[in-house]
Amino acid sequence: MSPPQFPPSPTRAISSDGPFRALLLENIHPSAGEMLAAEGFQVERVSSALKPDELAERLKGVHLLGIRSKTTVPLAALEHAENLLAIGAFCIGTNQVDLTSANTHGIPVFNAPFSNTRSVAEMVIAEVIVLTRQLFERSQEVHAGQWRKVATGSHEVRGKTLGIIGYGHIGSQLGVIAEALGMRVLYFDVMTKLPLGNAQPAVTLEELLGASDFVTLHVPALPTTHMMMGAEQIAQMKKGACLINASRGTVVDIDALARALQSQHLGGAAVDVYPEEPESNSDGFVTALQGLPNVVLTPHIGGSTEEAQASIGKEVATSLLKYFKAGASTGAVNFPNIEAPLIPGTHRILNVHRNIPGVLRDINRIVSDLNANIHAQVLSTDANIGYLLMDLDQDVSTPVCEAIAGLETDIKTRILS
Ligand SMILES: NC(=O)c1ccc[n+]([C@@H]2O[C@H](COP(=O)([O-])OP(=O)(O)OC[C@H]3O[C@@H](n4cnc5c(N)ncnc54)[C@H](O)[C@@H]3O)[C@@H](O)[C@H]2O)c1
Ligand SMILES: O=C(O)CC[C@@H](O)C(=O)O
Repeated sequence: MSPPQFPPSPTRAISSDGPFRALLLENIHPSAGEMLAAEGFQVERVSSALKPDELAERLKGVHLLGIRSKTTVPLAALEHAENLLAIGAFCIGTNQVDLTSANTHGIPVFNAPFSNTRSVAEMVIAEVIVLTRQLFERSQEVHAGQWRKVATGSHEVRGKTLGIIGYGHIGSQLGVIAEALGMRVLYFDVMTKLPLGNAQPAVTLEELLGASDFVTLHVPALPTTHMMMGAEQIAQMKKGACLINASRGTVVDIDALARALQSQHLGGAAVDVYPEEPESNSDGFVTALQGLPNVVLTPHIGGSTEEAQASIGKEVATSLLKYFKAGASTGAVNFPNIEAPLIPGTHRILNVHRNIPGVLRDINRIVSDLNANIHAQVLSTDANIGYLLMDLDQDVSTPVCEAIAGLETDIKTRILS
């Protein structure tokens, strides 16, 4: 593993004078822009994702960045984003961001862990029924003027087994709805999870694959989930079973899935996510699954409902504003989580520093040398960084902030006045 990349030090304190700028990509719901604008942000909205080079260019002078799943945020985009305070991923997945580099550059990443959970679960339930009743085939035939009234290969879902891989927020919500339809629910997770309703844990992935009529994936994109459904795992599924993937495109070997559908080992599939996805709605798209029978292909819309998007917009904008206005990092996925009430009559200094011995001593020496009184001091650390929140008398806060920003260990410092 390569060593963490820190920005060059010492840095300068980020100005507490506006104007503050927010860049919102990928058609983030207007509710987010409205909330940021109401707090004085100049909000720039872009309907598509940006490529890393263009992102790096557009991030200059930007304080808050909002993305969804299509914008990759690599180290190169963060290196020159000197004013960038935080990133909001207006979705659940955060694998598109180089979380370690964001951490070492003092940039917390916030997401919306539950706002589209229900939308994904409802879509998957719909797909289970659509696949087992071959509704797309029948519909296409009638659209084409054919009347093929058949029952062969068409089944009720009642009494069938739904195998859920990844029994987290989405997987467990899905299990509850599936049981209401009379399905038997089996799940496999690497963590021990509380089974909801009558759901049963499978001891191994193989056990789940061999026992399920429908297998649905709800795991994050991780090195350990990369291609976890390859040719071998697909072969372990029951003949005629259906595979559903609304998690991440890296989790299923699409070519192996296409082969299993062509050979009729699998009876159908529904796929919402792909190893490579277009950056905007105007781009074309090609996958080996196109044209195969009983295959539902959707353009990564599992979480795309008006309810979910409005809720995500508000949730992530709220997190970004709480971080901007009070330094609250609760919920950040890559950052020490701290939060403390603002103390009237004081100024708050927020400092991110390299987590090496002696930093707090150096900071407290600066405070002591300037004869400042500390009203509150909260520190939390992780392997790479320390995140310090400190409330001081107003008359000394600016020189303290500037002196801290000048330390060799400083990553990012600002003052809330
Ligand atoms: N299609 C969409 O529009 C859409 C919408 C929302 C989320 N997602 C994707 O769905 C994923 C799951 O969302 P969630 O909110 O349920 O996440 P979650 O973190 O609540 O649940 C994920 C579960 O997967 C389990 N897991 C991790 N590695 C595993 C492995 N190797 N085998 C089995 N289980 C494993 C975890 O222990 C956890 O319980 C997200 O990470 C995101 O990538 C897609
Ligand atoms: O809205 C998106 O782009 C991503 C939705 C989904 O994959 C998520 O991670 O929440």
